[in-house]
Amino acid sequence: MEKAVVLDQQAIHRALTRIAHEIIERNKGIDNCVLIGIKTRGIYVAKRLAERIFQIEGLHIPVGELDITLYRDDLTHEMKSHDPEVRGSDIPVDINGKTVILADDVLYTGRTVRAAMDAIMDIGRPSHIQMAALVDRGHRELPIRADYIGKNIPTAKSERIVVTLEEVDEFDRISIYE
Ligand SMILES: O=P(O)(O)OC[C@H]1O[C@H](OP(=O)(O)OP(=O)(O)O)[C@H](O)[C@@H]1O
Ligand SMILES: O=c1cc[nH]c(=O)[nH]1
Repeated sequence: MEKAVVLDQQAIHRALTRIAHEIIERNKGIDNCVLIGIKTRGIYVAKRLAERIFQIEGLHIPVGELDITLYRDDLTHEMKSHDPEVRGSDIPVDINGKTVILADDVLYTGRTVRAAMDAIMDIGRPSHIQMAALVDRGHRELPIRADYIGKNIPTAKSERIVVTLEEVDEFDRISIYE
């Protein structure tokens, strides 16, 4: 059951614009940076951040994709979220020596980000890896944190954050379900 809408379209827009500014500020520009979105909705978070950065700085930041899922489709959702693996990647540039900025919609246990970092390390040796999440709902199971957060939303473990984005779901909204 939907308990509350936590970010509407305008709030999502504002959060992404703020994160774009923070990325530029933290990295003193975006010269050495690559944005990599984590499937599914993280890809659109990354693309939107790249658009905002272009609007702010007039510069193109390369955008790549990681497809993180579980190879064994017979596992339940509960088990799936506990051992994600990388199925595919599309990284358009050499990431050696670069600052890789991972982007996802929700940061929860941190296991997806762990799998993403493993995949990145297999591909090359970035100088830094940073993380941008539209929502941080807490309950980390690994020592992982986001550098850029759209909104911290304290949750119970039994709740679920549902992110809908126009590109996939036809409208922008972030809700909490119980
Ligand atoms: O920090 P974690 O516990 O790993 O959870 C976060 C991940 O969970 C969600 O993906 P989901 O498995 O729902 O797939 P989807 O993005 O394709 O909907 C979300 O998009 C993050 O990628
Ligand atoms: O609440 C959650 C947890 C993981 N991934 C989501 O998209 N929502």
